[in-house]
Amino acid sequence: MSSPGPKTIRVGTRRSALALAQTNLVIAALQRAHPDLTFEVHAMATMGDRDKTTPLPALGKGLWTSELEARLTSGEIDIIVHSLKDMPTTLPEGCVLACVTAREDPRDVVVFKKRYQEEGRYKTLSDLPQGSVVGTSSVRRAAQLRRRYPGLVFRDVRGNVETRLAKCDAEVEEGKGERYDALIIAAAGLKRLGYEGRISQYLDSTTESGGLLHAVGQGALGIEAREGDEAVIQLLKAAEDRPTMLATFAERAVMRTLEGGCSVPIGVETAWVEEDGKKKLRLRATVVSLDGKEAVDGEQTADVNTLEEAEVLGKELAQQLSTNGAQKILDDINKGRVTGAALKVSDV
Ligand SMILES: NCc1[nH]cc(CCC(=O)O)c1CC(=O)O
Repeated sequence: MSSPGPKTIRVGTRRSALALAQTNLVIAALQRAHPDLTFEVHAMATMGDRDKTTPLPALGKGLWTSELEARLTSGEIDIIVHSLKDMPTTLPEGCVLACVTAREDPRDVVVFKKRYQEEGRYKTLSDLPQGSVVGTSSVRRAAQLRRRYPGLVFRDVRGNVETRLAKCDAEVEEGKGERYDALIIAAAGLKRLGYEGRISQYLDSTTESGGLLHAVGQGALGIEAREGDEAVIQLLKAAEDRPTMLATFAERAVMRTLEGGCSVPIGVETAWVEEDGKKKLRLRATVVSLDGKEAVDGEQTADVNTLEEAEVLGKELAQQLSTNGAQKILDDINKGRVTGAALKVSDV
């Protein structure tokens, strides 16, 4: 049966190797279901790709998405394939999150400097000596790890996956540039690009001596379409993974309710669990101050069958966190934005 709607789907994407790999995954899924369609890839660099020096928190929301969304609403492209974690929780007028795909491993991982890995010097973050330098551009990662590993030093590390690995592996003399002993990065990006062998430790809520909760939407792909473009939205069902879409809608509702953005230290973790003979969605979340000294954790489990029910779960957990002290942590961070303190990840 031929597919309704356009015969050629113009697919917008960033032009990093990871973004292109993810876009090809989505096109392959859609092509299997709609062999009569043609897909064109329209890749572009976004502000977050062009500005490789400013710390991410200072670049604001939409740094990975706004320019692509402008092409979507103008009709130049038909859909956009995003890393869901890079999508702000509120979309521009006329744009919808039409599809969420099956999730690659959502956890963050530890990658040690290549020489250390080859020597087998360290196995986990706990093995690192006091004062070791860990690279991340994420306030979420730095804040949670400062809480668990106060002896580590965090340094900003910008760039795509390959660039960050190269910066971590570089042998830099003391005082002669930015050196790193390890990197915190998403498992999903490494796995999709064939760097799984660089993973030394997975970090999550069960990690001995302390892990961290991942970013909202991490590991999943979000496909954005024009609101009302029903023919295209229907086509996207072939790439949808309903359990992941429900889980990530709950995660996004936590961040939206706390009015967080990409640079607010909110971590989440979702799982489908058996309770009273039914599959229920367990949602965990944490909000941590930038110095790791204050934190609020919470968890709720609910029977979730619709996107609306998923968003109610996320909103209720966010309100629980807020009441238990998360609002004060976030207010302090927002005050810090005025002074610039909240825009810093680095200790050095
Ligand atoms: N802009 C950073 C970014 N956006 C998506 C991923 C990984 C892939 C994913 O989470 O789906 C990454 C790399 C990282 O966080 O280490």
